Amino acid sequence: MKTRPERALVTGAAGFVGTRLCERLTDQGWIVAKLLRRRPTSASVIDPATTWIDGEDALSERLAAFAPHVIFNLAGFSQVAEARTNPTATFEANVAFVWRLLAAAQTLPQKSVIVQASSVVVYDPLGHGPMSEDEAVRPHGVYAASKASAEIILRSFELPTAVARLGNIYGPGDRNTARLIPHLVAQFSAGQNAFLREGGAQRSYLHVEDAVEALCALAEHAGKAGIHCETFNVAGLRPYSNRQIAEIARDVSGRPDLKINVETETASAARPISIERISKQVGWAPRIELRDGLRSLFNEGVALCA
Ligand SMILES: Cc1cn([C@H]2C[C@H](O)[C@@H](COP(=O)(O)OP(=O)(O)O[C@H]3O[C@H](C)C(=O)[C@H](O)[C@H]3O)O2)c(=O)[nH]c1=O
Repeated sequence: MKTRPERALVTGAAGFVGTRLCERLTDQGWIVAKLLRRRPTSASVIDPATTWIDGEDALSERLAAFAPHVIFNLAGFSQVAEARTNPTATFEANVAFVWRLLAAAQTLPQKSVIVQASSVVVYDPLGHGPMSEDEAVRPHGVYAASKASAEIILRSFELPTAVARLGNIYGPGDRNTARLIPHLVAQFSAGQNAFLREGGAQRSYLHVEDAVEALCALAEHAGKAGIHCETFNVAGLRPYSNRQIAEIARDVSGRPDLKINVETETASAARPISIERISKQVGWAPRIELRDGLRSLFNEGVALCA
C-alpha cells in the first residue's frame, strides 16, 4: 500500500469489472469515487461524497473538487448485441461520454491519468495471425466502432492515457447470462443443457482478477513521465472455441451427462491476442488458468441463475 492514499474515479463502477476494480482499489488504500449511469435502487449504498450519478452534477466541478490521480473509464455499453439494438445510446455512452469526460479532465490543474476500457473487437476478426497493437484497427459493427471511436478521441487529447483492449472477461459477479460463460454456469449449475449459437467462434478469456490487476498496472505505467496515449492488449493466453469453453465448463461442473446444443458450427480462424507489449513494458501477465477460473465459479456456488 502507498503511504499517501491516491484518489481514483471509476466510471461504470456498478458494472461487473467496475465493482471488482473498486473493491481492489479500496483494499489497497485508494480513495475511490464512483460514477454511475443511474441511481441504484437501494438509497443506502449512495455516499454523496464519493458516488456521483452521471447527468446530475457538472462533471468538471466534481472532478476539480475530487482531483483524481487516476480516472478509470469503464462506463458504457459492453455487450455487442445490446449495442447493435441501441446504437444511439451506445454512441452517447461509449463515444460522446468519453469526449465529455476528457474535456472536463483537461481543465484540471493536476492532470489525471486516464485508463480506458476498450476491447479487442476493434481488430478485424477476419484478419490473420495474432492481434497485435501495431495492426490497423478494422472494427466490424456498432459496438466495435464505438470502441474504436473512443480510442481516436483518447489519442486526440493531451492526457497521460493507457488504453486497455480487453478480451472476454469472466469471473464471479458476472450475472449477465447474455454472455457465454455466465450462460454456461447458470445452465450447468441448474442441471440444464447449454446452447451455443456458434460452436466454432474463438475467444481469449481472462479472469476478472487478472483484468483488474492489468488495469491497475496500466494506471501506474501511464503515470510515468512523458507518456501520452499508449494501447495495450489485455487478454488470456490463447483462444478457445465456444464449444471448447462449454466442454471445459461442463467438465468442471461435475455434470458430464448434460448436453451442449450447437446451432451452427462454422470453423472460424483462431486469432490469438498478443500480450507481448503489456508483458514487456508493464510486466503484467495473466495468472489464473481458464480451467481453474471456471472451476472456482462452480465451487464457490456462484448462483448466476438466482
Ligand atoms: C450468451 C451466448 C453466447 N454465445 C456465443 C456468442 C459468441 O460467439 C460467444 C461469446 O459471446 P459473449 O456475448 O459472451 O461475448 P462477446 O460477444 O465476444 O463480447 C464480450 O467480449 C468482447 C471482447 C467485448 O468487448 C464485450 O464487451 C464482451 O461482452 O458465445 C452462444 O453461443 N450462446 C450463448 O448463449
